Amino acid sequence: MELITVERAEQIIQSQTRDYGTIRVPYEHSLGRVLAEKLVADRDLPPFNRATVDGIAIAYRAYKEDGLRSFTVNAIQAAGETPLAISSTNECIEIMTGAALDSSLDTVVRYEDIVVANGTATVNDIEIKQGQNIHLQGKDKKEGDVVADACRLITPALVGLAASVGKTDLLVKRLPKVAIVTTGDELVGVEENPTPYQLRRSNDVTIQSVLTRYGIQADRLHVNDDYDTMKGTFQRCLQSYDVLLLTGGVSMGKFDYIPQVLEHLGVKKLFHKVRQRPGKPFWFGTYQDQQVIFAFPGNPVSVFMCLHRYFLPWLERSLDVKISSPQYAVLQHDMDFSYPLHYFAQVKLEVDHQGTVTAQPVESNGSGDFSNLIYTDAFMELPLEKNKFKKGEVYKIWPYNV
Ligand SMILES: Nc1nc2c(c(=O)[nH]1)N[C@H]1C(S)=C(S)[C@@H](COP(=O)(O)OP(=O)(O)OC[C@H]3O[C@@H](n4cnc5c(N)ncnc54)[C@H](O)[C@@H]3O)O[C@H]1N2
Ligand code: MOO
Repeated sequence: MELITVERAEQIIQSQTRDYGTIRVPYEHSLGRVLAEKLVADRDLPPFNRATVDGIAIAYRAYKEDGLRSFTVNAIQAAGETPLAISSTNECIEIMTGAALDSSLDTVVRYEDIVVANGTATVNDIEIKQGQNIHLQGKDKKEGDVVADACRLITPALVGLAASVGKTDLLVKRLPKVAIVTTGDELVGVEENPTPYQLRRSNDVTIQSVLTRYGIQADRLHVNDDYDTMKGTFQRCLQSYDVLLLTGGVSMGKFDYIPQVLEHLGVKKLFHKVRQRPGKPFWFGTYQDQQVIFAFPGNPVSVFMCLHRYFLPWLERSLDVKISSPQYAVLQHDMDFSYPLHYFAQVKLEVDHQGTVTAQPVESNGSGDFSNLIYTDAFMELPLEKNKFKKGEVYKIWPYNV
C-alpha cells in the first residue's frame, strides 16, 4: 500500500469515531470526563442579596437624605443567618461577608471606613454610593439558567459549579475500554533488570498516563514477538476492549508481525504507513466496524507523536468534546528537512513580550531519543510540501506538556 499523507490519515481516523453512550458518575469522580447534559441553576446565583465585605448595613436614604453619619448597632449578623431588619433608619446591622441583607437595608460600608464604639457605628468622611458592596440576588445567573452546556471537558471549575447547584451525579460520556499492548522480545517490565541489550518498557505507562487525563483507566499488556502468542492475545483483546493501542512491530523487521496478525484475525487495515517523521510505519484499522486499532511504531517519540496527533483528536471527537481551535506558534530558527515527509519537530514554547507564542526547535537524535520530551512542550507540524522552514513562519502545534 502506498504511503498516505498526514491529512488523509487524519481523515480516515476521524471517519471512524464511535459513540460509547453516556453514564452517570458522582461529581467527585467527574474531573476530566465529558459532560453530556446541561447544568442549570437550581436557584438564583447568588440566591439572596449578599454582603461582599464585613462592615455595617444601612438604609442609604438615612445617609443621603437625612445626612446621618452615626448609626446605632441593632444587631450583629453572621453569614448563613436569617436576615435581620432595622426598625428605624438611624440603626444599622453589623454584617459579615456572605450574609443575606434584609429588605430594610440597601448599602454596606466596610469596617475600614467606620469607627464602632459604644454600640454606635460612625462613618468616616468618605463618599458612599447606594447599593455598594452588595452582590445582588440573581446577578450571576437566574434560577433555571444554563450554567454549563453539554460537551464540555469537566474542569475543576465545573466540578465546583456542579456542586454549587446541587448536582451530585453528572451525566457524562461513557469512555471506551482501552488496552495498551506493547510488543517486542527486547522489552522487560520496569521492575525487572534488563540484560545489556534489553530495554525497560516505557511506551505503555506513557500512554496510560496521558489517558488518565480523560479518566480512562487503560489496561497494559505485553506480548513477545511470537506470532501465535500475539494472535491469541489480540483475539482476546478484540473481544473485551473497544480500542487497542499497540506499540512496536509494525515496520519491516523479520519479527514485525503486527500487521499480519491483525489481518489474520479479520481486522480491516485502513492504512499502513504515513508520509511523516516520526511515526512513518503507523498502522490503523477496525474490527467488525466496532473496535478501533491504532498500531503505533515502537520508537517512543513516534508513539508520543501519533498519540497526540491522531489518537487524542479521535478520542475527543468520539466523546463529542467541543473541539478547540488548532494552535499555532512562530518558529524561532530556520530549519531544513529534505525528505518528502511531514516533519513533527519537538519544540519548546514560550510567550514573548508581545504575547506571541514562539516555538524553539530542540535537536533530537531521532524517534528513539525520548530524552527531550520532558524539556519540550509540543510537536510543530512542518508540512511535507516544503523543505525549508524559516524563522518567523507560523505552523500548527500539538502541545503535550502544557
Ligand atoms: N527497513 C526499514 N526499517 C525500518 C523502517 C523502514 O521504513 N524500513 N522504519 C523505521 C521507523 S521510522 C520506525 S519508527 C521503526 C518502527 O518499527 P516498529 O514499529 O517495528 O518498532 P520496533 O522495531 O518494535 O521498535 C522500535 C524501537 O522502539 C523500542 N520500543 C518498542 N516498544 C517500546 C516500549 N514499549 N517502550 C520503550 N521502547 C520501545 C524498541 O526497542 C526499538 O528500539 O522502524 C524503523 N525501521
Ligand atoms: O517513524 Mo520512525 O519514528 O521515523 O523513527
